[in-house]
Amino acid sequence: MYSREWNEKVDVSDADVTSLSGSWLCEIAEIGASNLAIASGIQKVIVFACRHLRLAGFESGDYAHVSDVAVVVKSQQTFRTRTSLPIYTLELFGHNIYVVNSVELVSGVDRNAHDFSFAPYLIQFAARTLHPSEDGTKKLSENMDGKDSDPGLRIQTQNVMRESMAAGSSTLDTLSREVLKQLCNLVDTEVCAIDGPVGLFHWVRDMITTATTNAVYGPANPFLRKDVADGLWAFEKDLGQIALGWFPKFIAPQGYQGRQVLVNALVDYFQNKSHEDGSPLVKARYNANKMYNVSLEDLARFESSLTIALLVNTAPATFWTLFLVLSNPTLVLDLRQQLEMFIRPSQDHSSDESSSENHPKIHVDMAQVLKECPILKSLVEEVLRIRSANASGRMVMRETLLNNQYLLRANSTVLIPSASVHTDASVWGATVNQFDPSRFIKDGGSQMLLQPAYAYRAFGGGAALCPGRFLATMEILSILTMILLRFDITPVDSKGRATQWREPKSRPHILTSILSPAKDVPVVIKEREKYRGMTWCFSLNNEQIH
Ligand code: HEM
Repeated sequence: MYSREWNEKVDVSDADVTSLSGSWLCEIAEIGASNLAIASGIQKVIVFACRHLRLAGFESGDYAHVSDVAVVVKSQQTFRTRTSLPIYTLELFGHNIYVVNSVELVSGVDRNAHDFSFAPYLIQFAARTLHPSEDGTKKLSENMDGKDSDPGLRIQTQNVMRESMAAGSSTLDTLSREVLKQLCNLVDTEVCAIDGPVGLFHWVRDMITTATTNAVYGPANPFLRKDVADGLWAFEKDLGQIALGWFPKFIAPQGYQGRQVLVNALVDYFQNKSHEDGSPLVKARYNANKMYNVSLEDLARFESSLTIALLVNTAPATFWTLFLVLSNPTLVLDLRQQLEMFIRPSQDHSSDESSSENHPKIHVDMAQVLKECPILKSLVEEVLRIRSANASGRMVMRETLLNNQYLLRANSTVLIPSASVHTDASVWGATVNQFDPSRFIKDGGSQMLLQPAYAYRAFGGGAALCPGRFLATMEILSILTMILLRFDITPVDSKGRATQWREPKSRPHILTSILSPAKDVPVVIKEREKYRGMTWCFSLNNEQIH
């Protein structure tokens, strides 16, 4: 075995700023140009006049955490192409950030959750964005290495999340059915009533917010209040600035205020014991917090992280899925043909007598669609492959030799940018840069090379792999199916006239994995002529939803 101190530095100052649009691609260049300086210790830097960091929401004079600044490497696909290094070091004022590109090294990080830990990230995220009490942060930080017999609040909550959201679990089934039911109701009551242009992203985002939170929080869902739902999205928008921890009240007033509205509403929710009528997920999380005597205020703050996790990636992921499908007429035609094979006359005549209109009822079994229509799941996986902009962050807990080759220093940061792994032609084949909806169908005929699971990073990996991936995928697929079967959606210009689909740029965001569009896409939504006047029922796992 050979080992060596590995500290290869890459000159980042020549990254091609001009050819990189909109997102986070180019900021490395600016960091390389030393527009930052140390403000306090090695962990914090002060941002001077840095054009690209300003684009990302930082202002000149802001304090930024090194790991925040490092997130600028999130979408550094062009940079990887230039360097084609399996791993490289960005040295920021004495703090090493190891950016991992090669799939073999990614697997090495994933397999060693002990030395490359997600826990410090999670705690830092909670402390700086949710702002719990000192006692709350202390409770979260217990059992850092996971070796104590008592798991502690953080690990207990993670266990509860994994159990509640596990594939095939009764709790996930219950939640999925409830989400589908809520989506069906919203489509019937609100989407069918839409008259005139709407913004595709905001429309999808609102629908997902209402359906998901109704399913999770039950009849007393706090997000039915407009100020609470708006507060959540204002908080999400300003998360990056709030995470700086530098007078968030003044540098991010809307997000700061939004968080307060959100936390207050959740305090009321738990104080009124409304969670007792909520989903198994919310009850299990509540019990985990109670087990560790978490105060009501901290409980509400921790809970607001669930609402962030539930919505902030699923909403843009659904938007991009719809956008990429609807803007491709051949794909729409093909998918509709496949989906229509699952339409059956409904056996349920229960509402016929009471219904004044007596509409014909048709039924779609979503469980059957998901099982027998592999293109749909493959399509969503492909959307996430090409849109994913996360950089899984891990802290190096002790000096560690990665894959018996690279010596990584203790207290350094490891970042795995998904964009990098997702654009590696040696993994994905010659079509790596194409959007290929059938890429993930087994024997789907695409030229995909056999890729190891480590190469797919849309939901992260290793011990921190996203527990919400099954729910999110089901939600995106259900919305896509309902929309394709029931509606024609066409883009319009600002005067409401038909126009071409134009792909919007993404809005940079320091924490979300799937970026939202910077500008919305105005569309008109019309019920398809073919099915006008029909009543639709969707079911999941043999249970009729509607
Ligand atoms: C398309 C939708 C989603 C995407 C793209 C996504 C992506 C991710 C990513 C990239 C991570 C970090 C993993 C890592 O660092 O290796 C993560 C973690 C996480 N996600 Fe998701 N996510 C989505 C939906 C959801 C949903 C619906 C939930 C709801 C419960 C959720 C809950 C979480 C949680 C709790 C974690 C932290 C895991 C831990 O503590 O170990 N996510 N997600």
